[in-house]
Amino acid sequence: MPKPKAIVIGAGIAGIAAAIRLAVKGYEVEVFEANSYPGGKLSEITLGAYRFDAGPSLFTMPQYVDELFELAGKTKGLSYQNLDVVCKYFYEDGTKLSAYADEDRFAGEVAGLTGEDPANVKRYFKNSRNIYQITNHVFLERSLHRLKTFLRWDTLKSVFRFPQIDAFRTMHRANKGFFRDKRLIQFFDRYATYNGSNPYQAPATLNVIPHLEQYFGAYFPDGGMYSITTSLVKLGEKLGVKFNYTCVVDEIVLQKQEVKGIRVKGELQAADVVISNMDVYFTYSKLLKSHPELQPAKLLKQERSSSALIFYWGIKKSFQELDLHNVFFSGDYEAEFKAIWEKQGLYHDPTVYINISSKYKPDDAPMDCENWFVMINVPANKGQDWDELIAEARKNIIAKLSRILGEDVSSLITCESILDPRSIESKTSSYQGSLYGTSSNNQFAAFLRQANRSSKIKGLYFCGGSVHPGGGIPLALLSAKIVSDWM
Ligand SMILES: Cc1cc2nc3c(=O)[nH]c(=O)nc-3n(C[C@H](O)[C@H](O)[C@H](O)COP(=O)(O)OP(=O)(O)OC[C@H]3O[C@@H](n4cnc5c(N)ncnc54)[C@H](O)[C@@H]3O)c2cc1C
Repeated sequence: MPKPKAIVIGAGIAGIAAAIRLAVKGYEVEVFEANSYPGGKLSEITLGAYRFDAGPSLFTMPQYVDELFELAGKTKGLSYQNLDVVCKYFYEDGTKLSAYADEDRFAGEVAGLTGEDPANVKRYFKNSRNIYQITNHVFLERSLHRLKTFLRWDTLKSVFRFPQIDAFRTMHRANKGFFRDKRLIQFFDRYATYNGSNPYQAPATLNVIPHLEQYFGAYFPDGGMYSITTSLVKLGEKLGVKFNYTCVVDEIVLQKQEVKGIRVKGELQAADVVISNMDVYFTYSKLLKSHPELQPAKLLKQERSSSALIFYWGIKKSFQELDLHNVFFSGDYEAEFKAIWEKQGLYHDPTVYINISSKYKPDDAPMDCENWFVMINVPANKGQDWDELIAEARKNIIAKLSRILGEDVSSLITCESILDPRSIESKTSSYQGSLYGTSSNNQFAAFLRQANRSSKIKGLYFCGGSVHPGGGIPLALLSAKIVSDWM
């Protein structure tokens, strides 16, 4: 019997993971990727002697990557190390806080700097763990759109505990209930940005995120973030997955309401099932444009997550006080989120995140130099004058970093490349350049995301950050798992 054929559209991290899982399940799998390289957002760039991870820089829940190697029967997978200090934080009032991975040490650091009772910090993490235990089976690891999910005892138990998850307060309000110190509230509010949301709107359910980082840990892959992509592509190839690059898929071909294959470079590629890893907005609006009757209008109108503006800078100096992950907080967080979400613009004093992979992978930069990935959160692309906004932001970021680090940062920049919402959109086909699909700014967001299987088109599945369970590497990997479990 010939193997059933699966086609995956897009070699983002979820597309690669879905391809691996289906190959293990016995499918013949072919991936069609528009770019000349795999990874989508999880890719890399080089500038002279500097290498940069282009998109994601924080690696959490590596078990979902390990699981793919285990499924394929491999004893050796991706190698990575656990971080003792997850991130260093710099506040406008001069406070410097090291977020230690160890809970007791972190609570001690916070108590020393802010006077906040360490017991409060522990109570906070306990609440975060509780939300995880309640939501994990329902919102993360399984489909919300399958009856089978709700017939399981662990799901039912979780559903009965829903009133405990604080879905009707905002994250910010809930954080204010835990802490008195403004710096600590700002610290925990920042977790909303892990899926491109606004802590002043997003439900307190998202206070689960600190648990994912604190309990499961933060990691650095020995070969840099891009090695997650390359190691999984290699694994897929070993399993017989065929990757086709520079192949823009133009259409998902249907007969009645059943998938027949895809059209790429004018030719039909037949398949029994098609898994789209392309942003769901463009899957419908481009690949299924000849079927307006099948478009989920409500879903396509949903608010998108925030985007990012990134400066990749080669820096001709090494900064002892900086680590792999560094955050320079805005002096007024609420005003910053108002500027992004209400005015769809930028704030003059943005929160600046710097990732320096050369701290852990010295060959990413020349000797005594560092590769700075400098990012601020920005609104999704709605046609703003980005050239003007970028020029202004660049000035403000350099002034802020120079002031806090006591160095003229502009004179240390030896090379530069920029990624903005427009280029994120064009390089990865992400609608409006959003990083994490739809936003999680209201308590119903999880229920409104595209399911991992089409209810209207037989044989069509969806994976990736724009569909259930959401954006970020761990959830994108889980979407592939849900797809494969469903088949
Ligand atoms: C700047 C930035 C920082 C981030 N930081 C983090 C972080 O620190 N930690 C974290 O976990 N996550 C982070 N994320 C989010 C994370 O990168 C994404 O959630 C995840 O990589 C999405 O993967 P995906 O599988 O949905 O596919 P994507 O990466 O969106 O890739 C989709 C792929 O489909 C291809 N494609 C699209 N249309 C077609 C077509 N018609 N034909 C063929 N191919 C097509 C695209 O070329 C692309 O390769 C960040 C993202 C960005 C951009």
